[in-house]
Amino acid sequence: MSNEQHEHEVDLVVVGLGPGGEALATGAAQAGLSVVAVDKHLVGGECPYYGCIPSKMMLRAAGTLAEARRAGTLAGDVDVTPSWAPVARRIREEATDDWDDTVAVRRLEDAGATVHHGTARLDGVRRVLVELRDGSTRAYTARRGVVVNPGTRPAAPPVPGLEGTPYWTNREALQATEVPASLVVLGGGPIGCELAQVFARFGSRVTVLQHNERLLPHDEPEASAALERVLAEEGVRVVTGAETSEVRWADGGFTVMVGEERVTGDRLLVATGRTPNLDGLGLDTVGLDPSARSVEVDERLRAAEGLWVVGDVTGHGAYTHVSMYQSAIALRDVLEQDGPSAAYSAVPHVTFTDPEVAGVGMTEQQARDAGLRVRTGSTPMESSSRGFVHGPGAAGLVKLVEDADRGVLVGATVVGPAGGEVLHALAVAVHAEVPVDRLRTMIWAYPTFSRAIESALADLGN
Ligand SMILES: Cc1cc2nc3c(=O)[nH]c(=O)nc-3n(C[C@H](O)[C@H](O)[C@H](O)COP(=O)(O)OP(=O)(O)OC[C@H]3O[C@@H](n4cnc5c(N)ncnc54)[C@H](O)[C@@H]3O)c2cc1C
Ligand SMILES: NC(=O)c1ccc[n+]([C@@H]2O[C@H](COP(=O)([O-])OP(=O)(O)OC[C@H]3O[C@@H](n4cnc5c(N)ncnc54)[C@H](O)[C@@H]3O)[C@@H](O)[C@H]2O)c1
Repeated sequence: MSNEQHEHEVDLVVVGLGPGGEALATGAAQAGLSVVAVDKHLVGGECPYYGCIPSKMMLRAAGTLAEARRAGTLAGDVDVTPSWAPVARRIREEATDDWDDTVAVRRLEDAGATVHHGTARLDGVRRVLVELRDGSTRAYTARRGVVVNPGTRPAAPPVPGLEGTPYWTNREALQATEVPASLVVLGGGPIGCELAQVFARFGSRVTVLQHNERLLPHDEPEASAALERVLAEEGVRVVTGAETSEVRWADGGFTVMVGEERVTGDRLLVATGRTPNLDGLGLDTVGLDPSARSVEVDERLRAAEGLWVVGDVTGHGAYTHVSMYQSAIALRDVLEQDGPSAAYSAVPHVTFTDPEVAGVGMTEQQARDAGLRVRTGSTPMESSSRGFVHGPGAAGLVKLVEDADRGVLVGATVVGPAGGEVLHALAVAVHAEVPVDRLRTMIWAYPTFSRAIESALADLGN
């Protein structure tokens, strides 16, 4: 008997259980739908096991070391002897259960869903084939439809010699049980910057090779420059505009050729972007292009008849909060409930380096490219009262982007201690289109980092 004769009919199939897929499957099951939820690896996706949570645990530990090292200036002598063991232990035991999703599976089952570990692919409208780990295949027909949340995987750049070497991606880096004596980081995006700072603060000699002319190129140039200065002060070597021509792996070490220079490291972390997990998903069977970089979705996350798509592959920001936001909207649509549709004018993001680099809405360049009449205002964080009090570690800035015709902020950047927290006042302003004149009448508590926003508002248009 062919395995594909195991035909089942349910209300909803959720393929890929990243943060959005897991939340949606849970909500749909709790609402009484019969739900089959499928993930080929771990329920919860990249964020809890190889992304946000373990990387933020590393950054928390690295930040503690940095603060201890600042004691010399602020509070007397502290001897700092970094140890990676508590970091690796916290990640293994507290964050990931040793990369075991039993608890997450049980939580989803308790909500009422049927959970499969297996690889799923679309097989026409409202049809899914699931290849289970035991090799058998189940065919599902989903009366309401199918939700797809497949996420991304690390992309490897086509650098000669790289393939086949034991380089790290975020997955290996976040499972590291020791700190390499030296590390080359290929890529100066959020992953490269966060992990470069972590390993450097734990004693690794780190070189970041960034292809772009600056770190974090999606952020304001002033933010990139501020972060680059801090990393340099901490001993991280940052090479921007780096053209890597070859990677060699020999005698337990890497050599990366950048022009005529040989950059060496015990480990090589490749953090040069992501590849969407859209291949092999059967998108062609529902009339969609499987080779596209992202799946186009409407404001209710519909991609085709009986198909919703959420998360990184929609191209609206590869962040957990976007996946969760979309998931709530798609769930309402699945349940045929009304509610606000998706809008992306105030998507916040935070790179959790120290200083944190946080942004919302448009950068100045994006606003200009959109044809807006732009006014900007900015202020250095270290010249705010709180920055002055804070002393070492206060480097940063606030930058505002105003649509001068409408008198509202369309974008903002905060770089500084707790920059991601400070950003949220500005995220409210961008989201709710609070008039700049009204923001100027606010009282900002003294001496908070947020109060630097008042100075940036005063600078608008000057
Ligand atoms: C190192 C790192 C740090 C990060 N830090 C942050 C941060 O601080 N804040 C933040 O907001 N974001 C962060 N991100 C991004 C964040 O992890 C993702 O945006 C988030 O996981 C949402 O992704 P997603 O919902 O698209 O799916 P994912 O989390 O990628 O999950 C997709 C799931 O689908 C499964 N799957 C794929 N194809 C199939 C298939 N055919 N059949 C069955 N299952 C399938 C996969 O196994 C996976 O479990 C970080 C990412 C990385 C790598
Ligand atoms: N704190 C956060 O929210 C957070 C943290 C980590 C990751 N993420 C998400 O994960 C996504 C992936 O992160 P990422 O840093 O891998 O990707 P990214 O695409 O943002 O950055 C990759 C960088 O690598 C550079 N690059 C590309 N090819 C290169 C090469 N051959 N040599 C050297 N540099 C090269 C690019 O110039 C780019 O700036 C991010 O876009 C972000 O959405 C978020």
